[in-house]
Amino acid sequence: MTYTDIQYEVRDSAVRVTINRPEVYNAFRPETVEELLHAFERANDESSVNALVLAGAGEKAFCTGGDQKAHHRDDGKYSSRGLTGMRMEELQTALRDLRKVSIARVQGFAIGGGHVLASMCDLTIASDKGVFGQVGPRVGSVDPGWGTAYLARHIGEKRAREMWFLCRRYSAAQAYEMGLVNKVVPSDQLDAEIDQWCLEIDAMSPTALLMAKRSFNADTENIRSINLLGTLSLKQYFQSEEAKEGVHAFNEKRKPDFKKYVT
Ligand SMILES: CC(C)(COP(=O)(O)OP(=O)(O)OC[C@H]1O[C@@H](n2cnc3c(N)ncnc32)[C@H](O)[C@@H]1OP(=O)(O)O)[C@@H](O)C(=O)NCCC(=O)NCCSC(=O)CCC(=O)c1ccccc1C(=O)O
Repeated sequence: MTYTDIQYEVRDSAVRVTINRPEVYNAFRPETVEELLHAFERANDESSVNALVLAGAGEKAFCTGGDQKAHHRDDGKYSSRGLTGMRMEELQTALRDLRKVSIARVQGFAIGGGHVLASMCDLTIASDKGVFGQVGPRVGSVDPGWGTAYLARHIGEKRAREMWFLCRRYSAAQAYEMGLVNKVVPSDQLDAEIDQWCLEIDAMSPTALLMAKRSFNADTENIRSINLLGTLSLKQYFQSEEAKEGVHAFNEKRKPDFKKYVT
C-alpha cells in the first residue's frame, strides 16, 4: 500500500507511525483509517523492534479525531466503509491487539477520537504543549466503549464523565495528574525522551512484554463487546438530524443548537 495520510518508518528501536494531515490537525478520514490498519498489521511483523510510536505531524496536534470536513454526507456516514463509514472499530481493535508496546507521542491537541487513540496506547508521553479532551457531545459524536468505559479505568468514573459531559480541554500537567499520561516533558525534549523509552523497551524479552500486555488487557476485555454494540448505535445516531447538527455547526464555525432534542 502506498501511504498518503500517514508515514511509516522503523528506526531507533521502534516502528514510527505518524498521521500526516497537519492541515486538519491530523484528523482521520476513511483513507487514514485504512492506512493505519495496514501499518499496524505491518508493524506486527517487524521482528527487529518491540515498540511502536504513534504520532501526529507538526506542532499543532497529535490527532483531533474524525475529519469533520469529510463527515457531511446526507446519510451521516463518512464513506461507504465499515459500520459508520470509517473502520474505526477495527482500527481500535488493531491498536488494542498490537503485538508491540504502543506509545502515544502527544504534541498539541489529542482531542475526540484522537484522544481515544492516545488513551488506548500502552503508554503516553506528552510535551508540555499537549492538550487533551473529548468533544463528541458538542459535535454530534461519541466513542462508546474504549472512549468511555476504558477511559474510566485510567482516570476514574467521575473524571471520565466530566471529560465527556463538559467537553473541556485539559493541559498536559492536568492530564498527568489524572493518570492519562506517563510523563510530560518540554516539547524540545519529547523525541529524546521517547527514544530513551523505546531503547529501554527494546532490551526486554518480546515474549514477556507481549504476555504482560495481553494479561493487562484481559481485565478490560468486556469493553470490546460494549464497543461493538456502541458502534452499532453510533451508526444509527450519525444518521440523526441531531448528530448532523453537531457536524454542521463545527464546519460552519457556530455553536450547535441541540435544544429541541432534549428528551
Ligand atoms: C482541535 C480544536 C480544539 C482546536 O481548536 P482551535 O485551536 O480553536 O482551532 P480551530 O480553528 O478549531 O481548528 C484549526 C483548523 O483545524 C481544523 N480541524 C481541527 N480539528 C478538525 C477535525 N477533527 N476535522 C476537520 N477539521 C479539523 C479546523 O476546522 C480548522 O481549520 P480551518 O481550515 O481554519 O477551518 C478544535 O478544532 C476542535 O474541537 N476540533 C473538532 C474535533 C472534532 O470534532 N473531532 C471529531 C470528534 S468525533 C470523532 O472523533 C469520531 C469518533 C469516531 O471516529 C468513532 C469512534 C468509535 C467508533 C466509530 C467512530 C466513527 O466511525 O466515527
